[in-house]
Order: sequence, then C-alpha cells, then structure tokens
Amino acid sequence: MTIKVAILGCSGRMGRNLIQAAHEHEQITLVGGTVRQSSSFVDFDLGELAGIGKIGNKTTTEISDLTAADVFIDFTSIESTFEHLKWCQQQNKAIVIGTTGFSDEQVNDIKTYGKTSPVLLAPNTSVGVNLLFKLLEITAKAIGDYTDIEIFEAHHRFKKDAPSGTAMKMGQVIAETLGRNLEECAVYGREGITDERDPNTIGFATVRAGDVVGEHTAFFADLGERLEITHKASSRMTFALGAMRAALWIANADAGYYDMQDVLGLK
Ligand SMILES: NC(=O)C1=CN([C@@H]2O[C@H](COP(=O)(O)OP(=O)(O)OC[C@H]3O[C@@H](n4cnc5c(N)ncnc54)[C@H](OP(=O)(O)O)[C@@H]3O)[C@@H](O)[C@H]2O)C=CC1
Ligand SMILES: O=C(O)C1=N[C@H](C(=O)O)C[C@H](O)C1
Repeated sequence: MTIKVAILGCSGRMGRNLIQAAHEHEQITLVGGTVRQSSSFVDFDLGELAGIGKIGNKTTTEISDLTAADVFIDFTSIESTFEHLKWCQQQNKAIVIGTTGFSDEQVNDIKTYGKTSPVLLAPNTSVGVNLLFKLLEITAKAIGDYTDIEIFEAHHRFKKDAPSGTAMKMGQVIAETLGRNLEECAVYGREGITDERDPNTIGFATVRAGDVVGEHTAFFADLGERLEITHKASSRMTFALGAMRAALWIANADAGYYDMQDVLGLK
C-alpha cells in the first residue's frame, strides 16, 4: 500500500530531513509541503530544499493546497501545530506531530482532537528513544524507589524549548511508574545552597551547545553503583524515518490519540 504525505514546516531542520525520507520511501508519495508566508522558500522545489536535487514538487504557504495528502507531518512550533490540528480535524485527515514544548494543558487539548480524527503525538520519533521509554519503566519498577533519579539532555544551540520533550516524557514515564506526580517532584536545575537531595525528586539538567543532534541519559544512582541509560542521536534522519513509520501506521488508524508506542507495538 502507498500513502500520500505532506510535510508541514518543510524548510526547517526536521522538515528538510522529512522531505528526503518521504521522497525516498517506497510506500510513500510526497504530495507537498508548507512554509510560512514570510519565508524566502515560498514556491521552492522541495527536493532542492532538502539538498537532493529537483523533484518537481513546490512549497506552498497554504495547508489547504495539500488536501490530496492522507497524512500530515508537523515538526513546526506550538502555535502552528494547533492551526494544523484544527484544519486536519475539519478535513478528517490524520496528523503526526513531532513538535515539542507543549504544556500538560496543551497536550490535553491535543488529545481532544483525537476524538474525531487520528492524531499521533511523539516528542521523539526514533525507535531507540521509544525503546528507552520502555527500559525506564522496567528500571523504575525494579530500583526507582531507592535510587536517585536524574535526567540529562543535550541539544544544539538553536533549540527553543527546555527541558526537551523527550526528557519531559522520560520524567513522566518514571514518575507514573513510581506513582509520583512529576509536577510536584521535578527539579529543574540547581544553584547555590540547595541542601541535601530529596530522595523523591526527579532532577533535570539541560545543555545547549553547538550542533548536538540530541542526547538523553537517565541516571538511577545508589551508594556504590549507578545505572545510566543513554540514547544518542547522531542524525536527524533517524527522527524522520521514525515519522515515516508513524505516518504509514496512522494512515490505517481510526480516529484516536496515539503515540510511537502504538506504532512500535511497545504498549
Ligand atoms: N519528535 C521528534 O523526534 C523531534 C522533534 N523535534 C521538534 O520539532 C520541532 C521543529 O524542530 P526543528 O526542525 O529543529 O526546528 P526549525 O526551527 O528548524 O523548524 C521549524 C520550521 O517550522 C516552520 N514553521 C513554523 N510555523 C509554520 C507555519 N505556520 N507554516 C509553515 N511552516 C512553519 C519554521 O519556519 P521559519 O523558519 O520560517 O520560522 C521552521 O522552518 C521542535 O519543536 C523540535 O523540538 C525536533 C527533532 C526531532
Ligand atoms: O529540537 C530537537 O532537535 C529535538 N527535539 C526533540 C525533543 O525536544 O525531545 C527530540 C530530539 O531530541 C531532537
């Protein structure tokens, strides 16, 4: 089966990788992609944007020009994601959202769109990170109640949100497994006289530097030993290929709210 896909925000770092991944995928036909009205890439060949040579598809500023697509892939910004969600719901189109930085309230809003059309939200579309979420569940169950849990993440200098969506999801998975409320137990960075560590907290540390694609580590530390579970992305193509898997999966899904655990059969 072949599906038709459109890329929203296709001139971004992820957008360009998504164009290439979609164009090269045997089961996917790339219908087109959007850029902002103010963009210097309006009416620009998608292949040239992605650095793979002309493919004959041009960018548009209007999502409504792309009604031929079965699935829309959005790696943009919080505000535009909600505009895209609204349109997809009205047209009963499936959407894969990779954008990060949503508050809990905004995630709840996104879930409501799933009542009438297929919506998949994934702060990280790589297979490795979604396996890591599973490993965190197992680890937290086994040793989480007596170890110090800290989450570290590093990304490139251009990233706008912190901690990363992936780090927040890691915290949520661990907190849920341990019956803790992340809002109450999260500590975001430390400075000055902090006093001794509260054993019930989950700490977050963020680095923004150069061109780091994405690194995440969860520490489960006891006295005498510590377990570190790390994922390192070395290419954005890993996220783009994961998004293609998600698009193929959601193209056959009913209305509902989904994540990458559904796609990868990890639930
Ligand atoms: N789920 C995952 O696996 C991953 C998620 N991400 C997340 O994806 C998002 C994007 O990341 P990244 O690609 O690095 O960021 P970029 O800033 O490079 O790309 C975002 C793009 O979206 C465009 N855009 C914003 N609003 C609109 C709109 N209304 N219509 C059309 N285009 C629009 C921007 O245009 P302009 O340049 O004109 O502002 C920009 O080109 C972030 O939230 C990031 O955290 C990133 C990597 C992996
Ligand atoms: O902005 C990025 O680049 C990334 N964002 C995602 C996140 O916030 O978790 C995923 C990935 O690590 C890259």
